[in-house]
Amino acid sequence: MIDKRLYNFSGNIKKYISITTFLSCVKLIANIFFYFIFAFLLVSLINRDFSFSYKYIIISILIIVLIRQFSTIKVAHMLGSLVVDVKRNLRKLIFEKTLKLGLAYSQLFKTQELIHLSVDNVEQLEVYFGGFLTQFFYCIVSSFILFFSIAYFNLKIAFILLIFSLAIPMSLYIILNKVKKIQKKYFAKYMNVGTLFLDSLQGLTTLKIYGTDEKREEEIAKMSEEFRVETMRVLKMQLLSIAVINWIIYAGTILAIITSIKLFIDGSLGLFPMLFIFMLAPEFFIPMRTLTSLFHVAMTGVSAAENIISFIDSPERNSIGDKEFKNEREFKVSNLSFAYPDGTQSLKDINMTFKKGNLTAVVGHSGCGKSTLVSVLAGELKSNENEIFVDDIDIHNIKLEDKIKNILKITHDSHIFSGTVRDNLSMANENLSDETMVEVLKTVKLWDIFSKAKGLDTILESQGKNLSGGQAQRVALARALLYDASVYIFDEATSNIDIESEEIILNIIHSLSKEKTVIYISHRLPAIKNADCIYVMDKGRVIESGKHNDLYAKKELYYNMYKHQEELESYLTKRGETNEK
Ligand SMILES: Nc1ncnc2c1ncn2[C@@H]1O[C@H](COP(=O)(O)OP(=O)(O)OP(=O)(O)O)[C@@H](O)[C@H]1O
Repeated sequence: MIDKRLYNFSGNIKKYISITTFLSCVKLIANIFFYFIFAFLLVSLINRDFSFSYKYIIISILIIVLIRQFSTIKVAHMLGSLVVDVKRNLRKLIFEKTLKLGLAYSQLFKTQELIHLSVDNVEQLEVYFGGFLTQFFYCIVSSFILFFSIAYFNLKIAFILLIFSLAIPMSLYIILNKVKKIQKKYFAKYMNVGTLFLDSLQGLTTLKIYGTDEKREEEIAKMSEEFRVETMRVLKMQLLSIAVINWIIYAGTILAIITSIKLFIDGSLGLFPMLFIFMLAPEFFIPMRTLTSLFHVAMTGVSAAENIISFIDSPERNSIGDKEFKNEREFKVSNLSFAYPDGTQSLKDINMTFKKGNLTAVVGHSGCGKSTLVSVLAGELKSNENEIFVDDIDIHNIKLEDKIKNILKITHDSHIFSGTVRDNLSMANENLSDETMVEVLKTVKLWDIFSKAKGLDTILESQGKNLSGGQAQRVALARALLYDASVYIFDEATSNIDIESEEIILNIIHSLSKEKTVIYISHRLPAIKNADCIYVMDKGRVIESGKHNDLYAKKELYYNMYKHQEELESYLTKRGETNEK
């Protein structure tokens, strides 16, 4: 019931638990005194003996009320602080872990999973820490306090109450495994329905276009139904255990009261102790009952915490080296192989050298492994030791922040954030002057457009929705140029854009390659004709390499691909001309 890992989520948890347990016990002792006074007053009333001091009774009751009030407020305050502390620590741990996973995080976990972990799952721990945990310790201590308070008058009744109250956690323990299994299923269904719903929402337009929205609706309805069934199962289990526990409580209280009456009739128990036991017997079960009512919600929290713990424990793929990323000569891969977790061997014994001051292109048919290669080079997918080198230093020995700073991947859908042009560019370097930004915007031929709007204060919508594809791509390029990385990897960076933008981008890439290491992945071979070196990939291997003229003259795969594309492009041009006529 108490997971040790959970216990470590707050640095001050021991302090919080000790103080709240202590204060709750103070409140309980105040209650016991109150019952004591009340029983005393009842006995006096029955005996018509009014010789006691009203003044002391009123003062005692006032003190008891004040103590109760103070303890209640203080406990609520402490638990509130504990919950805030735990949530903050957990979210910090998740955030730090995401950073440690580096660029690989997106390959390992879906964004929805991370949002779910850091928002819902963390929230679900509130009851565990804000109620269950402290109640658990309070239950143990309070049972002893109440046991001794009653044992002082009658040991037998005290034992009856203790045994019945201990039967409650024991019955909870017996159903614990079943509860855990049910909770696990419940969470799995919750995740499934959540993920499917979000995915459908994001792709709603596509679903509508293809007329598959109704089918998707049915799938969501089916999953929601499965989730409902699991939720009902959880609730059924909760109700069942609450019913069982209530029976234990009734049985214990009734047995204790009957025994007290019997002992009173026998003359072995006085009127005062009997009344006092009557009042205290239900109190015996209150902490356990509260614990039970928190049990199921708390166990939901424990299942949520298991997800968080397994995320925090997930293996980190970035080694933490201490060497600098210099790249004065070359960035290279040596006998690089890569297989996806499902066993697909996407890269086999790749050897490539990307020289500084050179433009190196990688081409090949769809599915030959180009994107996988890019992801491995950018650190998003795991590489083994002695496979990637920067000036002969194994990349695993280089500092993580240096790797991130120096290898920049630019894709055809690089993200444009909602905000001004300045916001988007200053992401690359926060110390940039306006002049530098304008200069780069001129290089990518965007300044003419933005200067007619609000210049650097022109508002861009998320994903560059108020720009053309080519313009959005040029904003991404401007940001990349300002970032000043050492290795630039352009992965199909000119896909789906107009010829004008493609030409501008290609020219910039060529000038960039004079001083940086530039790797250019493209399916359009004419675009890489002037590259210093071209690697041709097929089925995960490098099968040809060299300059355009040499590869063309060899008349192998590169030649065939080039010819094929030339024919296709001239056909499309001719068709366009015919259509215009
Ligand atoms: N996440 C993945 N899990 C399993 N196999 C994958 C995964 N991603 C890609 N593959 C497989 O790896 C191989 C190489 O894929 P990759 O995306 O690298 O090719 P590509 O050359 O970039 O293709 P394209 O030009 O169409 O983008 C393919 O057989 C593909 O099916």
